[in-house]
Amino acid sequence: MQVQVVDYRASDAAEKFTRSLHETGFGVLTNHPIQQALVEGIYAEWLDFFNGEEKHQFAFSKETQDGYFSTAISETAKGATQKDIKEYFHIYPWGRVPAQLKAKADAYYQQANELAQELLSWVERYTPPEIAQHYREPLSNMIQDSRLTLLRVLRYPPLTGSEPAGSLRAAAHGDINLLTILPAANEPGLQVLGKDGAWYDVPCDFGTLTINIGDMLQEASQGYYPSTQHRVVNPTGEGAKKSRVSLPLFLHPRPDVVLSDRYTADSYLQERLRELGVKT
Ligand SMILES: O=C(O)CCC(=O)C(=O)O
Ligand SMILES: [Fe+2]
Repeated sequence: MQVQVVDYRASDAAEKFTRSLHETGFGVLTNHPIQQALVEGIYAEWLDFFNGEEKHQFAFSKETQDGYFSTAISETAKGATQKDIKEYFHIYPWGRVPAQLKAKADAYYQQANELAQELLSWVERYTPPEIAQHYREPLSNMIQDSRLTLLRVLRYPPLTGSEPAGSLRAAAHGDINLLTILPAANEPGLQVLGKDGAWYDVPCDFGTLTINIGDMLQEASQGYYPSTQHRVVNPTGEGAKKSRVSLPLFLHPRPDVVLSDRYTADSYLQERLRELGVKT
């Protein structure tokens, strides 16, 4: 699968990057502004948090979706039968975050959100007019004052060997939102589905930042920007004894944004959360 690796600072970066998003739903940036030391600091301090007991005081709210989702709660990907083997914490600027973890999380949220907004403006600029005419408002407007952009800290625990047959760290899924920004995780495992039906490893050296289109942008662009299925596979050998930590930022529109004749952002999100089993 030909996911373009694009130098964020090159003069033709926006055009090349959006072409890759159109062709594959994925793009990879090098020379990007996300600070490695900040991300590694977050991985280390959240691994401690997940290894401790304090997390149970932050049980997620079904209403607001912030807080801690245990492995027992963890979502079941749309169309999958087994729960994913993961636990995670949802961070919103207005939501709960353990005090000792807040400074770095806020700093990262701001950096990643700014970059996501810039990349969405690239997507907007390179949308062909016949597609853009169906956007109900400019893409950059859709995220103005949005309170729903979500930073998720994920921890995939070491495998015990007694996981249900067929369960994966993260079963194949498309993201719900407009655009996702994903720095390299501390361990490999992320794969993307090619048009040929084969799974391809996504590079996990820190120099690369992975961006993918979510279902809401696919819906708003009538499929011009595809939301590509991806998954996290279970490690074998020594890797199975290690935790994996990752840090996707999901760029979400305001709830009242009209995506298409079928959906507003809110009606779409609520439907998907019910399917994932994290909303009643
Ligand atoms: O952990 C990863 O690398 C990817 C996580 C992911 O795809 C998700 O949470 O939607
Ligand atoms: Fe995902």
